[in-house]
Amino acid sequence: MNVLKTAIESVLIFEPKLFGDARGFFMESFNQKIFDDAVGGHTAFVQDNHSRSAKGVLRGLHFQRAPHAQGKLVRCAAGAVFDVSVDIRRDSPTFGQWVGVELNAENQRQLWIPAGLAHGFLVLSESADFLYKTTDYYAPQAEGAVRWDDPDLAIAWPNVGMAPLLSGKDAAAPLLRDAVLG
Ligand SMILES: Cc1cn([C@H]2C[C@H](O)[C@@H](COP(=O)(O)OP(=O)(O)O[C@H]3O[C@@H](C)C(=O)[C@@H](O)[C@H]3O)O2)c(=O)[nH]c1=O
Repeated sequence: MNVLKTAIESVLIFEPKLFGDARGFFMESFNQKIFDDAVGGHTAFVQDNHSRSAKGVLRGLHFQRAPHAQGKLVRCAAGAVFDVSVDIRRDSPTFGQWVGVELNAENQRQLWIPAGLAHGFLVLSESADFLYKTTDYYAPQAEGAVRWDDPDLAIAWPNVGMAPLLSGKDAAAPLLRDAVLG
């Protein structure tokens, strides 16, 4: 497993080792010891999620407020997505900065998004199966969202030749300054 740092401290890219042979490939998609060593301490996950989306779907930018904030280890098992993490921690030196990385079935890359950051992704392939582990349970009463196209964030979403397909919740999401500072 190769671990890469990003522009936001504590947001990490994991590149699992794929063992290919005539049958296909094998990889360890999660190893608790390797993960804990990489993030610097034991991290327990309590929920696994799986969503499937069509091309052009954009889910995000989502977060759960404390004390229900979720760390997320995300990957794209089939297809390809542009995955984004945004630092919305008001006291962070990288507040308002974002990291974007393509996760896909070929590279099987994963992104670690610590609790307190917002997360979203745009589907690049005809369909994408998105799997992730979370460090706390789903708490709808604590859910927050930030607009995908917040001009203060200026996230460089790839052009997939269509307007993003958003849920009603995401289409109505506030700007970061209203979501977090307001
Ligand atoms: C996230 C989630 C949703 N649900 C339900 C609520 C709803 O009826 C249905 C769809 O929920 P949503 O529209 O919120 O799903 P989605 O838009 O995929 O939400 C996810 O987006 C990505 C970007 C994230 O970062 C995740 O944390 C999560 O917020 O699934 C659960 O039961 N458990 C969960 O953990």
